[in-house]
Amino acid sequence: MAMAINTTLLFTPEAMAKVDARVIASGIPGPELMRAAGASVVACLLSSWPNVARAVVLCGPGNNGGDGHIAASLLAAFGVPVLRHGYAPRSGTDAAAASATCEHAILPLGDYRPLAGDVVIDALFGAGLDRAVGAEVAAVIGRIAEAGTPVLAIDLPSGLSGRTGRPTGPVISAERTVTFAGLKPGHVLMPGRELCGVTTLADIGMPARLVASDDPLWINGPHLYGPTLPRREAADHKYSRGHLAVMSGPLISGGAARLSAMAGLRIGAGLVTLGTPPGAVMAQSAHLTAIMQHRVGSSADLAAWLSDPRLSALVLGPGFGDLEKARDYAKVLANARRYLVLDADGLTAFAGRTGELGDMFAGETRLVITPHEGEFRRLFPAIAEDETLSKVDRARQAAALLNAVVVYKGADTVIAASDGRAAINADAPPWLATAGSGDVLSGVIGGLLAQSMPIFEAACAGVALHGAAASQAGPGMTAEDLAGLVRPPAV
Ligand SMILES: NC(=O)C1=CN([C@@H]2O[C@H](COP(=O)(O)OP(=O)(O)OC[C@H]3O[C@@H](n4cnc5c(N)ncnc54)[C@H](OP(=O)(O)O)[C@@H]3O)[C@@H](O)[C@H]2O)[C@@H](O)CC1
Ligand SMILES: [K+]
Repeated sequence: MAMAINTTLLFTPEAMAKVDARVIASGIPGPELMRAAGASVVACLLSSWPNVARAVVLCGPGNNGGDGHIAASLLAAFGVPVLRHGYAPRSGTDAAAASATCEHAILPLGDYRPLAGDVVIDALFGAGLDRAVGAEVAAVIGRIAEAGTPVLAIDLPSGLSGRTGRPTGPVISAERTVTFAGLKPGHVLMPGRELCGVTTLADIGMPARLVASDDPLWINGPHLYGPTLPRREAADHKYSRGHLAVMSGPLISGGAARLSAMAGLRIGAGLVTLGTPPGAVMAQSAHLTAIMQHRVGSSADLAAWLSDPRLSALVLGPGFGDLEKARDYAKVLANARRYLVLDADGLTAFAGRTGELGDMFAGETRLVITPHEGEFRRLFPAIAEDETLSKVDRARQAAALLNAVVVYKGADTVIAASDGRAAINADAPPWLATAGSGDVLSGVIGGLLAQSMPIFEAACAGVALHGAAASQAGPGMTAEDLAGLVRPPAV
């Protein structure tokens, strides 16, 4: 039977509990899964800390503790000095059976004092954590942090929500985390990703067909967008590869639109034109070669330009400046049924007016918005203030509200569609947080839309390819470097 890890879907703790139940119902007993989970923890510990002096298993009352008990008994069998501190399992449970396999007494949690050479196995709470940890757990978390004792977390660092990636209160900071069958949002959303340290996905013998979920939430990657990437054909000509327009700001802030336009050209749009206000045309001309210009000083100019049906996608907002004009232009674009990537000043223009924006873009989804944290808060204050919502929930609610694809940027960019599909991008390098990098992203997405990629897939691909270009650029990268390195993948 094919055993598996699922590397594309993300499983909320609720979705994973359903997987567990399905697997057990299929005839694989819970204790067998627990033994495999405990064994994978031991494998990680021994390969990462081969000189461990003491393995200290901190065990909680549930199945997370059960995995810890299995690890404790296996380590003892390997001759590793083992200590158990924590809570006894409830009698009659799988965790109680696991605990009985280990002869070391479970000492009170509060009695643990870290020593040099210790490695802590955090088996206090995993998927079942539903509130802040109590004072006794908080105190031991504090002592471990103070001593700098390395921690290997089972499933999730205790105190971290697997659903939101946020701590519920005091939280363990782990050097490594071993989780099972599939990642949870908490492993990739910030700050969870950092609190987990290096996360390993272990195969504990669940049949592949059962490691599934009906929640459309994925890690961002080619499995989502690969099949819809624009194909290169020998008979291609510039118009068949799409025409992207980027609306330029005034004289003083035209650079942002140029970055966006350059990225759109690099990602493969056949033509890219700046829609430039008359006062900035000369200045832009001095900087442009492959990118063309069209004078656009008013909504009427824009509407007339859009009579060219080949102009299929537009970017509005980077360095644009005039908020009232941004609203007017968005309306013209919506009426002309074009694809629009709305960014930066284009987003600020609709703070307090999201209802207006959603109404404009009703019907088939043609709007992508790319807010960073501050822009998201300005646009959706009620959603942003609701502490019960994860970043995925927030992006999904915003997408549904606007009938848009939302690219909620950050170290853990979330891409969400109004039909509930969502992806978390987990591998962008930290140096992507630089001035102008958002302008490049809007151009990449716009360039893919101009080439007729479906809108959610274009946003997912845009985020991934933008991150890949940044990884290639390395530390010290500027937005100019980034725009120069963006490339469509070979398909
Ligand atoms: N099922 C399977 O097949 C497999 C599961 N696996 C493992 O099981 C783990 C999930 O197990 P789980 O559901 O028992 O949850 P877990 O994280 O141990 O915590 C629940 C306990 O903690 C308690 N509690 C919660 N919050 C608390 C707080 N803040 N402060 C204090 N207490 C708190 C809660 O108590 P209660 O709320 O009932 O008072 C309950 O007793 C999963 O992470 C993985 O490691 C693997 O073996 C693979 C196979
Ligand atoms: K844990």
